[in-house]
Amino acid sequence: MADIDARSVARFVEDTAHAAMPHRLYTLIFPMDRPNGKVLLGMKKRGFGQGKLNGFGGKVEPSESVEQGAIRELAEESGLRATRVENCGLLLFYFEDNPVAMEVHVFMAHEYSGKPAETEEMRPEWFDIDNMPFSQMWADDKCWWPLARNGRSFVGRFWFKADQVTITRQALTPVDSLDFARNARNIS
Ligand SMILES: CNc1ncnc2c1ncn2[C@@H]1O[C@H](COP(=O)(O)OP(=O)(O)OP(=O)(O)O)[C@@H](O)[C@H]1O
Repeated sequence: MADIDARSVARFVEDTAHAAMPHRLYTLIFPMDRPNGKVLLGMKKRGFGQGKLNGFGGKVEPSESVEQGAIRELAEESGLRATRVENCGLLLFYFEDNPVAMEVHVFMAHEYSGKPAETEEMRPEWFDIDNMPFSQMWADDKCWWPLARNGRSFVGRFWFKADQVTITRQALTPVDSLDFARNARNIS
């Protein structure tokens, strides 16, 4: 399975047992409009998380860094071309029925060009950063969004039931730096 990564950075923040799990790398990126207090979310129209509002993102390709992957997914799913992005978080998700951990690298896009456009995968819409539609988002989002919104970096770990709704355990820590995560990359 080429897209399961041996160079996951999760081992920096996990205990030995979890670090031994295979990890699949993902990105999640939020275009920010700080002057107007807005963030662009997308209604996921298909696939994993269908029917939920979320940032943009997806699987990291073997040939790219996580930052390149975030920029590519944003362009593919929203039409925006990001020119300044910031890595703001690392999220690890463990689902009780899945032996593969999800390692999600979270970014904010501070500068970008183009206008948001609906794509086959996402319907973009601006939301108030202080009035997020958490009831329509993944259950973990309301836990870490306040840190992201305030410009804090974070590492979060969430254990989900197979229903993809219930969180049975969580650990969320603000961190000074995510430099250790910069070189995360899939191997081909
Ligand atoms: C469990 N709690 C969660 N909380 C917040 N965000 C979550 C999430 N779980 C997954 N996500 C995000 O959902 C996208 C899935 O990506 P996904 O559609 O599977 O990837 P990709 O676009 O490559 O799909 P295709 O293979 O082309 O269909 C990706 O941004 C990933 O970070």
